[in-house]
Amino acid sequence: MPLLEVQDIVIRFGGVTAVAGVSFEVAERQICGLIGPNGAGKTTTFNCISGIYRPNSGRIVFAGQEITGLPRHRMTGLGIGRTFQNLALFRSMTVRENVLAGAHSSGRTGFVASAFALPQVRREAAQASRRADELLALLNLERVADAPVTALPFGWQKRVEMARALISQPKLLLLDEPAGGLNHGEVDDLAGLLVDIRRNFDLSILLVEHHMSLVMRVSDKVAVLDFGKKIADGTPEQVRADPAVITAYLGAGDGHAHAA
Ligand SMILES: Nc1ncnc2c1ncn2[C@@H]1O[C@H](COP(=O)(O)OP(=O)(O)OP(=O)(O)O)[C@@H](O)[C@H]1O
Repeated sequence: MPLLEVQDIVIRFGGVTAVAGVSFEVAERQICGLIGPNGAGKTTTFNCISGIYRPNSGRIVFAGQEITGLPRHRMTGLGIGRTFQNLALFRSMTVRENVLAGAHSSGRTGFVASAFALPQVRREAAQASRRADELLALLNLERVADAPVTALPFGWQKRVEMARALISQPKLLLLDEPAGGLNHGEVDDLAGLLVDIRRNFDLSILLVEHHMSLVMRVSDKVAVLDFGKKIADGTPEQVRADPAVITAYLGAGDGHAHAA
């Protein structure tokens, strides 16, 4: 059974059909790239999976359960974590506090238990703290753990966001342009990190990304969108050689063609 099934979703904004019947699957422990020229519908599809938009039609099934149209605050509890293209960190907090903030939405104890600091709450807090330490180490953020997050370079802030998503132990991690704004060396590090994350956390990753060499390097499979439709779906080698993909990128004339 696939972990994520996107079945024929359609998303319209007024007169614009941003996504016109897209289907694809992400298997357990798979890294799936979602690519396409500008305006192809990648972010809209992504926002639908993470509960920001509700599709006009079609279904989204996660771990066998239909999640179509569920609000985004339910997604973390179900096992879907995400990062944002333009970062959504708490700017007044330290790196560690930002990572721990991701754990709060996944705690099992309720409001009353928290208010009275019951033992279970203390246990959860201790667990979250241990997980934060592990993540800070894995993502090479130990030395800056107590620094204000805004003092970090952009590439590092992206890793903080990834740690915040991982602390809730998602089964599916949605990454929106994680390589955006990174330099060459940082993109190389990111490629290694994504593979490490999949191995260490036993999860699947859906990656929306313009950085073609990164996508082709880390993905087990790639789905390609163009004008709101899926035009190809397969291994990086299959997709790279697909005439429809080559035409879509050459036709787009947006500078990404060289990388396809
Ligand atoms: N909120 C919105 N209101 C109206 N139209 C929108 C909205 N969001 C997206 N669109 C339109 O839907 C289409 C798909 O946009 P989307 O952002 O999903 O593409 P994309 O593949 O992520 O592009 P990019 O790579 O440039 O981020 C575009 O034509 C876009 O202008």
